[in-house]
Amino acid sequence: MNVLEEILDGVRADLAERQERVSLEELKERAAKAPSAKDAVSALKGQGVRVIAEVKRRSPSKGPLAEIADPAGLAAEYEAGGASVISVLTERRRFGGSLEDLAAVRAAVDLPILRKDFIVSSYQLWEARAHGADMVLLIVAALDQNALVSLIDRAESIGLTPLVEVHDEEELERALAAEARVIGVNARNLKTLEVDRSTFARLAPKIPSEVVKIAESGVRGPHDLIQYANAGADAVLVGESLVRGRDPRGAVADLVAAGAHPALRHGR
Ligand SMILES: O=P(O)(O)OC[C@@H](O)[C@@H](O)c1c[nH]c2ccccc12
Repeated sequence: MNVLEEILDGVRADLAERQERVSLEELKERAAKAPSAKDAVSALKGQGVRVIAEVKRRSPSKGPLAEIADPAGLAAEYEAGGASVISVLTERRRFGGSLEDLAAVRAAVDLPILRKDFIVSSYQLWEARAHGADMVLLIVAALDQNALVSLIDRAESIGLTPLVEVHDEEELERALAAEARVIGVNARNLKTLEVDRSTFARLAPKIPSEVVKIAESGVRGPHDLIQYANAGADAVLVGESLVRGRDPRGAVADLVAAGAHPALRHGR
């Protein structure tokens, strides 16, 4: 079993428990009362490279990253630093996240929020909306094509913007065939956990210009953001380097400032 398959086994077991506790009807009622979904696409595309800042406690590749006793406070720092979207990892076993984290962050910020998890069922889309998410991650490597297409459709029908994650050419073709409007290129291969920062530059030219392009993982600071910007990224998704530093607001502000520099856009 590769790492992704191991993670998915745990995700399915946790999901089955939640499905026993909370009915789909209940989730739908809660979703109807949630603030209506925000437009994540317009938050991510425009002048300058946008920053998606992630609330991430630990990861299978790095182990514990940061305790994050107050995820809402961290998200508020990210917002004050100029982030465009907040990503909240809700996977419990490997990443130490929860839906409670998502709800707490929703109550603390006005920005669009991405539920970052391993989504395999439309139940999880309703959970995302019920806890205030505006966007959901859909990982191509975790889904067969039918499931990918139906989860994209279902997400959109309940107001969620799907961020469709790929890490090679074959997955990109599947994302495009499924008509993804927002595509994330993960530098980390979820089957081996290896990071290759050149993946984005290799795949980006194959993505149509109207699709929002997000470079995910491995951003250590402004230098990496500039590399991704020059390769055509509309936004970068950053976790580890923000949660590990002492000044998350300042770290986001430095990234946003680097991404706003017009010289960057030269030659695109
Ligand atoms: O911590 P990093 O290297 O800055 O990466 C953030 C984000 O890209 C990463 O958490 C991520 C990208 N795709 C995922 C899918 C599942 C879990 C996590 C991820």
